Amino acid sequence: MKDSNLSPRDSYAPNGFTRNASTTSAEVYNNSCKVMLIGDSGSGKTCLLVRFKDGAFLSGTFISTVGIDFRNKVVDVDGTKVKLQIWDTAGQERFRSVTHAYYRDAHALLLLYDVTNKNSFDNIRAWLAEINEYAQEDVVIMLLGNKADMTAERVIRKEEGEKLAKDHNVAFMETSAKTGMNVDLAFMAIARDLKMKKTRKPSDPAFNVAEYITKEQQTSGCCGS
Ligand SMILES: Nc1nc2c(ncn2[C@@H]2O[C@H](COP(=O)(O)OP(=O)(O)OP(=O)(O)O)[C@@H](O)[C@H]2O)c(=O)[nH]1
Repeated sequence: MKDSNLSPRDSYAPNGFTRNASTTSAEVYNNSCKVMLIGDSGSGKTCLLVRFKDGAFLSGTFISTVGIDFRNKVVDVDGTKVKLQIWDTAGQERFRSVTHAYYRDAHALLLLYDVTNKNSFDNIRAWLAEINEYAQEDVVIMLLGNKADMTAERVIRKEEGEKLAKDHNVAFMETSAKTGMNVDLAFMAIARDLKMKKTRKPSDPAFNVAEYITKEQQTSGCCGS
């Protein structure tokens, strides 16, 4: 947790570590899944979550997340309600052992780097190694090059992000928590993936997140950097 302006979350422990994230009986959704935001400190994980959840941008002084925090959002995928339980992790090294424990039951991992920070991009390989070690084999991984609005400060080209994602066979998009570019698309692709996994008949082709976001971006004519 890091910002006192955030709306109350389901359950939050006083020491800064989240307690059980339980669904009340009134909140029975067809589907629910856990999505984790990971990546270097300062890459924009909290801002991305706040943009998706509240449609706002957290500007001003940067306050690092302590431990781990979560927020829920229910979305509609073609008439099916999907509940995303989104976990915002601390990017700082000293919290790594805490966050590893949460990888295990994650349905999807949104792995962020900051397009204005080369270190955060170079560290993606190490993050992928951690995912390999701690997450489930079939976890959905999406690499996000965040802060794409910062054109003048950019040091990582979009093509570099695309290549890295291709090398590791993961989905890729550039995002901006500031402008909202591709933020909904990233989370909605995860929600759709969950829905497809639950409803897919054996004869149906498998849903592919990477192909879906490429198609959606082409359809909307979105998104240059
Ligand atoms: N211009 C711009 N600034 C951003 C964007 N996303 C985040 N920021 C800024 O980057 C800084 C860090 O953002 P956070 O969301 O707090 O980063 P974090 O990844 O949660 O950091 P930790 O909690 O330390 O892991 C803040 O000052 C934000 O305002 C973005 O898309 N564009």
